[in-house]
Amino acid sequence: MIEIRNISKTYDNGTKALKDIDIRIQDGEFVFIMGRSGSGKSTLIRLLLKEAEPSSGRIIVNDMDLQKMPRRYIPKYRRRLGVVFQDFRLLKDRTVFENVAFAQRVVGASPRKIREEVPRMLKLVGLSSKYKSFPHQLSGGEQQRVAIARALINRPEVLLADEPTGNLDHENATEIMKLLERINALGTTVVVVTHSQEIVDQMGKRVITLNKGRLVSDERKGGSDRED
Ligand SMILES: Nc1ncnc2c1ncn2[C@@H]1O[C@H](COP(=O)(O)OP(=O)(O)OP(=O)(O)O)[C@@H](O)[C@H]1O
Repeated sequence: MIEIRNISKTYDNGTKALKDIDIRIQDGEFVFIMGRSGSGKSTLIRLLLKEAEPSSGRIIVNDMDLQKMPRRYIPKYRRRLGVVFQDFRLLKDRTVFENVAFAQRVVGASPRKIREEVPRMLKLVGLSSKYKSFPHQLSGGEQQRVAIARALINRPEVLLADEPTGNLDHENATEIMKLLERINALGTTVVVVTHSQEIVDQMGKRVITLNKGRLVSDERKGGSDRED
């Protein structure tokens, strides 16, 4: 579970990016975080990744209080979260296979495990036939699929996606959303930042809306698995 308790974040220059935010996300939920540019969405993601510190409040992820977490534990903590970004952030000089395998090598996975699991993950994201391709040989949608495969290869409990469809056309964006939905159905908690009303409307999930750093609504569009 992710508990964001009374979080405020004021940057050093005085910008109040988040004000008194309370959010609770249960294991296995699919949640959108919506809001206009500058509403604080990326700040929230940075706080969850412990790339920035809140000015006040607490964040607890799976019983770990991020404010009390020893510095040396941060890399290990971050590996429990898969992250994808708008700009894919793939290694340009590595193949699709190598991009995904790299994330496993970093955590010391055996070559055998990599040989087994990378193809399985590429199948899940629908890219089995492209494993030898380089990023520049792929469409934007395909590149985002590689990024998703890489984010998931070490089996994180939570997938954080910051504007994952921001660089994609409508068709590709819809395909990526369907993929995230399938990943969620397999048990991963999925948190998607977007400013696309269209995507949010078409998905029928819980939507948390921020405006100028404040949480202005938290509602489920369709569906019924919300607990509180
Ligand atoms: N490092 C920083 N230092 C100072 N102010 C910042 C910093 N990062 C973000 N801000 C400010 O905090 C506010 C929230 O920014 P944030 O990036 O979280 O918004 P966002 O909703 O993700 O926007 P976008 O959709 O454009 O990415 C904005 O006013 C922004 O200018």
